[in-house]
Amino acid sequence: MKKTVFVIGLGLIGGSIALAIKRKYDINIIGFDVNEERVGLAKTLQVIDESANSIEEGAVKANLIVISAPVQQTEKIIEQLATVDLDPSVIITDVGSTKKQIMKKAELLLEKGVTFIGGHPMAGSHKSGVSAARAHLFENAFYILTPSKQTSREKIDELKDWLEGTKANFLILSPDEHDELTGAISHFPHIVAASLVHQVAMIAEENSTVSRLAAGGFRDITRIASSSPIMWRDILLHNKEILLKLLQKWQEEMERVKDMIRRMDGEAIYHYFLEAKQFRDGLPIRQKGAIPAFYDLYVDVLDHPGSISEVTSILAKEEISITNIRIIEIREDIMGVLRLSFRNEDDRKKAQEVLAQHKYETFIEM
Ligand SMILES: NC(=O)C1=CN([C@@H]2O[C@H](COP(=O)(O)OP(=O)(O)OC[C@H]3O[C@@H](n4cnc5c(N)ncnc54)[C@H](O)[C@@H]3O)[C@@H](O)[C@H]2O)C=CC1
Ligand SMILES: O=C(O)C(=O)Cc1ccc(O)cc1
Repeated sequence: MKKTVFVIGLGLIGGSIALAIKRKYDINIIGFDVNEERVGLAKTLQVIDESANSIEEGAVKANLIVISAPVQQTEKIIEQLATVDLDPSVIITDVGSTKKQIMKKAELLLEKGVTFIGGHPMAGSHKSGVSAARAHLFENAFYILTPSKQTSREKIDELKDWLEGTKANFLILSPDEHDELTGAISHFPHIVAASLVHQVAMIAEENSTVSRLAAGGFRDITRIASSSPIMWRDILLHNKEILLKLLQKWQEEMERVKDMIRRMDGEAIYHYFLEAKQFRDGLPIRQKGAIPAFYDLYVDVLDHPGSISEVTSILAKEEISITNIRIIEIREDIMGVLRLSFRNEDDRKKAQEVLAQHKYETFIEM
């Protein structure tokens, strides 16, 4: 008999996990979402095979339960699951961006001998909803697991087997360590991105030209500010203490920068940027992080008619798909730069090879 996976919350991440599990296993996927439209869409897109009318109805049939709702809702769902008479061998996991409060709530299940293993696939996008779900979303990304001390190695391995189709790299952390690290590299940058947008929005009230100027690089560095406000509200409320500490440190750091500028201390400003550059240049570029890298490739193109279509047709012939394309700079008679984005590292590598065969110079970093 086919095994059953029950996915609660049929959005970007729940949908992507369902598709990734289907890559490896011939299983029955039951879906549940408070939003009925999303259930219908998930069925139409064949992300799920059937729907459940309630959490209990899906949970009693499941061998694996994946909770993929915003983290405050995840807590409520855990409370509901704790009242259900589940199969004793079931594994329950979640995908929430915070882990400490969720693992605390999961004690309700653990006390009853039900296996709950916290999970966080560290890749995603600013898009929401099942229509953006992709089986390959988590390829090469870190997938953090936060098992409780009482969870056996066998159960952790069983969950990793279920999730093998994600092609992610599993990493076990304690919930505290998880929230501290993701606070710094994911949650806090979201606050900064949103604040940069607010700053420009305020200027735009006085001078609307700023919005037109903000179309290029500014859009890139603030992309994550377009993410779901519900999801990020919940994350900030869950990771309160860590984020308040980071905000305090950041404010002190900004005071230091203000002081350097006020004092016109060129040497200090130079070192501020140099040290940031050195650390950033040393970060791994091949791995997907929480804020995923785009697999970008920069191509020098001459400014003559047809140069862009030549590049795209070379790639099309090799069946390499481009997910985004942007002209960085083309002025009369000078070299322009095309920024091509790819789905993954392999596509980027292939593109680099074929373009080199056609004598195009390419760069991974500008
Ligand atoms: N978006 C991202 O890039 C990433 C998100 N996460 C985490 O994944 C979780 C889900 O995020 P997304 O899929 O992006 O959001 P989403 O907005 O695409 O999907 C969430 C779904 O959960 C449903 N939902 C809300 N409350 C529910 C409840 N009580 N019962 C059943 N369904 C409910 C919503 O109707 C929605 O369809 C969040 O906890 C988030 O922190 C983790 C990694 C990356
Ligand atoms: O859109 C982006 O780049 C993200 O930041 C994706 C993301 C969002 C939440 C997570 O917990 C992990 C990754």
